[in-house]
Amino acid sequence: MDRIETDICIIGAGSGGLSLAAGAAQMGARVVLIEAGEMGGDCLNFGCVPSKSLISAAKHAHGMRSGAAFGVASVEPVIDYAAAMGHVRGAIETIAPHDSQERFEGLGVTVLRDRARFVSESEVEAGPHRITARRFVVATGSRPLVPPIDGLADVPFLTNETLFEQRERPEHLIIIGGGPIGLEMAQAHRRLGCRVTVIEAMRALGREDPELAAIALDRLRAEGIEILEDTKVEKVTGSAGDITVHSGEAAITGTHLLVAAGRSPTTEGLGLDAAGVAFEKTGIKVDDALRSSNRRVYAIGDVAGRQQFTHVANYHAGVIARSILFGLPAKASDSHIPHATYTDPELAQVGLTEAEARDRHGDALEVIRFSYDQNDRAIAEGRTTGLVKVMVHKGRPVGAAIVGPQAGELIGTWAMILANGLKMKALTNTVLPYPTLSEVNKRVAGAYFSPRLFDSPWVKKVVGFIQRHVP
Ligand SMILES: Cc1cc2nc3c(=O)[nH]c(=O)nc-3n(C[C@H](O)[C@H](O)[C@H](O)COP(=O)(O)OP(=O)(O)OC[C@H]3O[C@@H](n4cnc5c(N)ncnc54)[C@H](O)[C@@H]3O)c2cc1C
Ligand SMILES: NC(=O)c1ccc[n+]([C@@H]2O[C@H](COP(=O)([O-])OP(=O)(O)OC[C@H]3O[C@@H](n4cnc5c(N)ncnc54)[C@H](O)[C@@H]3O)[C@@H](O)[C@H]2O)c1
Repeated sequence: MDRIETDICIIGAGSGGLSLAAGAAQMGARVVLIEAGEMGGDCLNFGCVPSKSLISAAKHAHGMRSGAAFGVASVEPVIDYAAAMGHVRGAIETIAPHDSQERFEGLGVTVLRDRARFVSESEVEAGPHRITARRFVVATGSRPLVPPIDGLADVPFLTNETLFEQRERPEHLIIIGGGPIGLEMAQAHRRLGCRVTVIEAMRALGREDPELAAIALDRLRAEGIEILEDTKVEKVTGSAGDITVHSGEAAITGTHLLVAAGRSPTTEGLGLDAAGVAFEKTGIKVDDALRSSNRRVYAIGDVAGRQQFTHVANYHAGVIARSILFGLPAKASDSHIPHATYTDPELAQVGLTEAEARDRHGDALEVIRFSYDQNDRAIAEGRTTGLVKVMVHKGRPVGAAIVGPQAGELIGTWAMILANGLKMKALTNTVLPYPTLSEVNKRVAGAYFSPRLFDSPWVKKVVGFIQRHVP
């Protein structure tokens, strides 16, 4: 067995592992990075990149169907599903060099393409290698959670790991799960000409603000997606091309089945017990510094059992880099982390939801809303379905939520305000180009200050005094 001694040994070359490896190697640490599957992990190969690429293909199809309002005849597009998936593959291949073994070796990282497992509290084995390191970082991500549904194992079903290999367009796609994966893929497939039924055990988009989620769900239903809520799939029967899902008395038959029922952290086969690393169903147990029960071992990204997003995995990498490389204290916080769901309209959120903010601040909370239908750019583009909602406590935003076009881009402003503890004033001080959608954010600040300025007897008195007495 070949022995390697290093400063940092990272297991998993996905979003989190790659960020840390690149940063640490370039700052002079010896880094071993171990990957059992594809470099780039879920985000590049089976997650963000393919899903957003397919959404983009579907947007073109939708645009062709909806030109009439602009004087451009609406036409039913001819869809080549395999070619749409070709675009997906092309996007992955364009980004892949950035995450590749060659690039990381060029940065000085030792990349091992093997499955890793701990054999003791301070050693990892990967293929023919035994690695000892000052610090280990588990960045093994998550896998699709396949619920224990009667009969599911006996029928062919898709997950995010196989969906993007499909080349034949599903006639009728049934999706178990109305979370972000389920609904992003539901809309993409509907727009690409499939019949789509989503079956959700509880509330679709259940983690989003219900007022905003309802606006998105209305649009999805209006596009012809059937979304059944409070409907738990209990049994699946059939065979390829003819699959029936059962819930109580109800039965729905389709040609393909996509399971998008949540994620399961990848802790299996890692030898965590041998390493003395405690874990549970939701992931490796870590403290705020992302350190596990074994002080040599950190966990970041999806496997750390917190929010499961690429930008969170990257953020985690930055937090532990500070402590591993410089010995400085660093804690991961969730309170300023945004997320977005790329349906049309998009949904985005940062900080407290309205319900959480009301719990925390009671009557001292102000909730300010601004609708896209009062934004000139949204009107010019005929994209007026949307709402910004900001929770403000004593002049300081504590949460923001947006549904509407570009919500994922627009939430960035509020993410910056929350991350830096800025006040609403920061927005009124800012001049934005006209006409842009980003003015919706500034208009929220306007809506916050307007009553203070326009309904205040004091302001009226001061202005009146100056007009009468100052030459
Ligand atoms: C369909 C879909 C769409 C998504 N869209 C978005 C989005 O739009 N925006 C967003 O922010 N997030 C999105 N996500 C979530 C995002 O993909 C994950 O949060 C992110 O990839 C997590 O990064 P990670 O580094 O924790 O793990 P991963 O990127 O999953 O990487 C983990 C790596 O570890 C490797 N590995 C596992 N076990 C071992 C082992 N024992 N030895 C060696 N290697 C191992 C795996 O092969 C994998 O490559 C999406 C996810 C899915 C499924
Ligand atoms: N835009 C993005 O950033 C993005 C996109 C996709 C995924 N992701 C990440 O991936 C994670 C996983 O996404 P997801 O959509 O798979 O998970 P999710 O946990 O958000 O949603 C899964 C849904 O499936 C439902 N469900 C479970 N079992 C069921 C059953 N038997 N019958 C009917 N419904 C059932 C659950 O009630 C839940 O609402 C997200 O939470 C997010 O962190 C992010």
